[in-house]
Amino acid sequence: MGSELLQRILSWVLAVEGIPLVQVTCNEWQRIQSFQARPDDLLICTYPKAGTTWIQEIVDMIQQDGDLEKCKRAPVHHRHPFIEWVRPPQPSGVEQAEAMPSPRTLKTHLPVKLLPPSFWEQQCKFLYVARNAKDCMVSYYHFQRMNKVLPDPGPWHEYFEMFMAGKVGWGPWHDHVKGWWKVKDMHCVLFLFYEDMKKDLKREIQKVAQFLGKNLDQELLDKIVYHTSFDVMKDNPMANRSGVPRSFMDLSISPFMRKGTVGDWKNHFTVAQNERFEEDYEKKMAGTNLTFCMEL
Ligand SMILES: Nc1ncnc2c1ncn2[C@@H]1O[C@H](COP(=O)(O)O)[C@@H](OP(=O)(O)O)[C@H]1O
Ligand SMILES: O=[N+]([O-])c1ccc(OS(=O)(=O)O)cc1
Repeated sequence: MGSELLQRILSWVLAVEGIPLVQVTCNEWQRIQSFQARPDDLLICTYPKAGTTWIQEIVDMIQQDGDLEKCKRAPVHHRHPFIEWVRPPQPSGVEQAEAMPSPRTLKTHLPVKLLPPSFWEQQCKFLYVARNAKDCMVSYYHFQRMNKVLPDPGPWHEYFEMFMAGKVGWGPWHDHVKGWWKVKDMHCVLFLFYEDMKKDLKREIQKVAQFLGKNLDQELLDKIVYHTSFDVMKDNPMANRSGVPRSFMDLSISPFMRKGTVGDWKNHFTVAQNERFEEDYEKKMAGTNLTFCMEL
């Protein structure tokens, strides 16, 4: 292994149970673990790049009864505290959540095994969005290219190896989706797929509304479908990260709202990489009935 690659892996710090997390998050780990959830919290849970921003905008539109002005009160990544996020001197995700009146909607990328226990104890609602591994990998690669606080992903072929080995932030994709899939019937979890949202956004929004106990009429439903389509969100400064300093995200390298499609992996994976990926995937996903759509 080249020393540069080793350096990139080491810039993630190994946190609890081998899950790489950024160093500042590790430094605050005790505080994050002892986070006090409230029974009426809704927690949006995703593996990075699975469509977090998309589901956040949908949830907010439903909660604000489609009032666009209310949804513009802050950039989407500031509306819902990101519980394991630490970026001094800004208040941490935990601090933001603590200061928030109930009912709260929060966000996390944590795998099941690292979730602060109070979320289970308080029997909160969890909204999980899963996206196929190959598109997550591609999206994550471009995100790390433009995100200046995360390690440089290096060339694609090296990133491909790191992702397969789970040496990326928040750890292996496989364990993440399998973990949340396993708990979904024991807790109050709505488990959605990015690919289903691409196929039939209206139907998936209805599922979310029902989960949140809201009844949407056709007009409101159509409004939310329109407002949360990729093209509209790409032009929405409250969703597209255009207000984020360039020193944090350099959108000229790769936009946050990049492609928003299913199957972009085909433009990145070589035939040999795809074969290796499939072989490894089959082993890691054996024994689960969780299946993903890799193209539409
Ligand atoms: N309304 C929307 N429709 C489809 N994809 C969306 C979307 N909003 C965001 N995305 C995509 O979701 C990914 C970001 O995920 P997250 O919010 O979890 O970081 C990006 O994927 P791509 O990089 O494949 O385009 C982004 O384009
Ligand atoms: O994957 N990350 O490292 C990551 C994901 C989301 C994130 O939050 S965002 O709102 O800045 O996209 C920051 C870092």
